[in-house]
Amino acid sequence: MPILEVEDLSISFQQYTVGLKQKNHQVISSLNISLFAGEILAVVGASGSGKSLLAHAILGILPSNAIMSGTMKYAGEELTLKRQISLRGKEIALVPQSVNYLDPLMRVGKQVRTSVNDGDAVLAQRKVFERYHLKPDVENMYPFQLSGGMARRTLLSTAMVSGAKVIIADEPTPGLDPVVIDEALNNFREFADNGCAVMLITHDIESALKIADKIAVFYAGTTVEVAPVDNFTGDGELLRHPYSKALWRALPQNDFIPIPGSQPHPSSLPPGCLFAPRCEKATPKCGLAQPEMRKLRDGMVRCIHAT
Ligand SMILES: Nc1ncnc2c1ncn2[C@@H]1O[C@H](COP(=O)(O)OP(=O)(O)OP(=O)(O)O)[C@@H](O)[C@H]1O
Ligand code: NI
Repeated sequence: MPILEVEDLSISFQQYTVGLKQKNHQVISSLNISLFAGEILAVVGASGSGKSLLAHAILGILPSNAIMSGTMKYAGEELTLKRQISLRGKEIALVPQSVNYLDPLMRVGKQVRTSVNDGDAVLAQRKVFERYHLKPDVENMYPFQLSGGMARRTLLSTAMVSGAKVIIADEPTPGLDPVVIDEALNNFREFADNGCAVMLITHDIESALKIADKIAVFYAGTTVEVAPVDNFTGDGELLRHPYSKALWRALPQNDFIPIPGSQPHPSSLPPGCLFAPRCEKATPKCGLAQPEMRKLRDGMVRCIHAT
């Protein structure tokens, strides 16, 4: 049984346009994703593909104007708003994408200590600061006194001391030096190896490949593929979805060929398969309905042509 399960999640926003007309922006469409204990699932995809919104939906911190449908389960039980509030920061911890999540009026040492749920909070905070090379005097600083990298290490510390069983890390490493990135990634690996689970949202496919077990590829608000990490090899011949293959080939160490076209805007999603307008394999049938996510070999794909 997955520790965390998202089924048929859709999220939209009502936007007002000229003349107070309302327009629906579909930002997540029938998304399914499962996270298992002991596993790191990396979530990759272009900017605006809905990665952070997925994280916020799981934590129950979507903006109030978001319209959400679908179900989420944690440890087999439905993740209601009440459960989200009681589990947040205790069983499920978020490393947020923005350093603005730090409380500007609280010393950072204290912020990290309030996240400790078990044992000596001061000791836990000092140990984790040492691990992330934050000097002892940093605990008395306020967020505005920190560099971007220090603020990010504080956010990582907050999740790491929480004792959570699931960490959702939303772009946890930009701006960090390579040594700290490796340490943070190794910590995630250790954390998963101890029976916990990590959802690592990242643009950095290379780092994800080093530590993740599976990679979920996002496109325009949904998963197009979930593949074991070792499928990302060669020319991408083991990958299932044309977008995953294209993303893989576009990496600098591969062919470095960008994919023509761009991801559709949430206000104007194409009918049927969301990738069809950019896909070499598209046939008229692709425009009829969004393909279901289906099992293919040891992964999942949302494409009628994938073999
Ligand atoms: N409060 C909001 N109101 C309207 N649209 C929103 C809101 N928050 C996010 N969106 C839209 O939802 C889409 C998904 O955003 P999200 O932040 O999840 O993307 P992302 O994959 O995390 O991108 P990035 O890699 O840049 O962090 C984007 O098109 C964004 O503009
Ligand atoms: Ni994001």
